[in-house]
Amino acid sequence: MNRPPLGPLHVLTDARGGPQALAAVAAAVAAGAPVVQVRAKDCTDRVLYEFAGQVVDICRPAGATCLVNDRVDIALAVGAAGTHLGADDLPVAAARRVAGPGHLIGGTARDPELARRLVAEGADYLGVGPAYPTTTKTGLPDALGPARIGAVAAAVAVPVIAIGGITAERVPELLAAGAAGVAVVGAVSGSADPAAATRQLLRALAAHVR
Ligand SMILES: Cc1ncc(COP(=O)(O)OP(=O)(O)O)c(N)n1
Ligand SMILES: Cc1nc(C(=O)O)sc1CCOP(=O)(O)O
Ligand SMILES: [Mg+2]
Repeated sequence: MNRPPLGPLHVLTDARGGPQALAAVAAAVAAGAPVVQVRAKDCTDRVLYEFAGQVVDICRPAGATCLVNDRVDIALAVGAAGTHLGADDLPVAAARRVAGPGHLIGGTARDPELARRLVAEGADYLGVGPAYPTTTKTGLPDALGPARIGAVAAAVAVPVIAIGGITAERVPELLAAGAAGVAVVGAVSGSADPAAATRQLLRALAAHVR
């Protein structure tokens, strides 16, 4: 089974979607972002479907991997490579049954026990956070910090992607703790210069490859 590649930098879209979010994605992909996750909230299925299709169209020619947050149906409908699922979304095992073996599936885990369970269900990678305090999403537990991210990474054989409050300066300690990569919203999608922000994160990741 050949699943698409999973790079070390996941750029998540501004959850409001729209042309500005797309422009940031285009800049990030042009700057070399290997993975884009479509994360749009509070919109209709039709709007999400159209937005996700536009992100796939940006990613495909550049060879970037496109994932869709929350919705395996939308991911399959637009030909995205995978889906990221959290505690309120379709369970990983159910999404795997729907999407089949070639679809990348990520799950959100915050501790080693859940991490092992999600991998047993069929997750290809785990998003683990919040690594640090973040203002992008409310209702999250306290920040885990690099050590607790590392404990999750040590418990599983799949890549762990740290998320939450991540900047280029924080990349070294996360990789040193065992993360395989990072996922960001604000650092790229909220940046005045998403291309420069992407390059800075990629440099930090390349300098600290384990
Ligand atoms: C890489 C990555 N990790 C974690 C998340 C969070 O997903 P989820 O728990 O489903 O929360 P929402 O993103 O839906 O608010 C993620 N999206 N990506
Ligand atoms: C969407 C999301 N999920 C998180 C989790 O810990 O599960 S933290 C987060 C927000 C990440 O945004 P930023 O890079 O701007 O901090
Ligand atoms: Mg979700």
